[in-house]
Amino acid sequence: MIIHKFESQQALNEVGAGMITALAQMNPHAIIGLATGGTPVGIYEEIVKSYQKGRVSFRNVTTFNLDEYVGLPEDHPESYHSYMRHHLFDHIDIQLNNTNIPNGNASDPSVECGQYDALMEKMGQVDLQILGIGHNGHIGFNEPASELRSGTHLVELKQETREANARFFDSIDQVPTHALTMGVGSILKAKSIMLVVRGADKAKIVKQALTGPITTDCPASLLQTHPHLIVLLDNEAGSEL
Ligand SMILES: O=P(O)(O)OC[C@H]1O[C@](O)(CO)[C@@H](O)[C@@H]1O
Repeated sequence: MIIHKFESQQALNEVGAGMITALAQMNPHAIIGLATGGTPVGIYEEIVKSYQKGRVSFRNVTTFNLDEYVGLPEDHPESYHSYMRHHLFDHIDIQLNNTNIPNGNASDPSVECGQYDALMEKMGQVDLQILGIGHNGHIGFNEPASELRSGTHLVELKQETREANARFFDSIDQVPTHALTMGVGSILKAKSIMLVVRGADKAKIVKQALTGPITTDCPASLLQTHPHLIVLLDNEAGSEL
């Protein structure tokens, strides 16, 4: 694993965005795994800047998002469909039919999850998967549990995850209780993984995930098994390493 620590958010954003734009420059048909939440926003902003300067095109890039809430209309401002359009897709030349996000309103979630996995399988290996981490060690919406699922599946969100994400909603009651998420197996299949973590409040879980025991109680600890893991931390998130 390669760990980079950054003094400033700007430096972290530029390096993170640089890795993604370099991939699209080297391989215009790259497959990129995308994350949501607060963590990648600054990276997406830098990607948009590079695109606007004419340095990179995403015209033939394919994307797969990690997860989506169940039951939020696709155009709800806090759905991950809206998030991706707002922060990235509406500002670059990616073709929307090359972007993939689980459908959290599917009438049969298990059929939807199976189709998502089948499409990932058909398209081939994700070249670079971007990841954040929850305070409890979740990746995607794979919550700590006695066992983890490999493929895309329906999850019940932990109360702590709903509380953490309540900052994006008017109240916690509005945070969905369930989500569809890629499984840990799908995440680990990516050729490379870029884990991004910011803030002192995540220093402890970063240390546990990257140096503690590999356990389903901390899903991010399974990242230690990946041969190409790049970790981008601000100084605060990396303070215990
Ligand atoms: O970046 P945030 O908002 O701290 O969230 C961390 C992680 O939690 C999720 O938002 C899911 O709760 C992930 O998508 C994200 O990687």
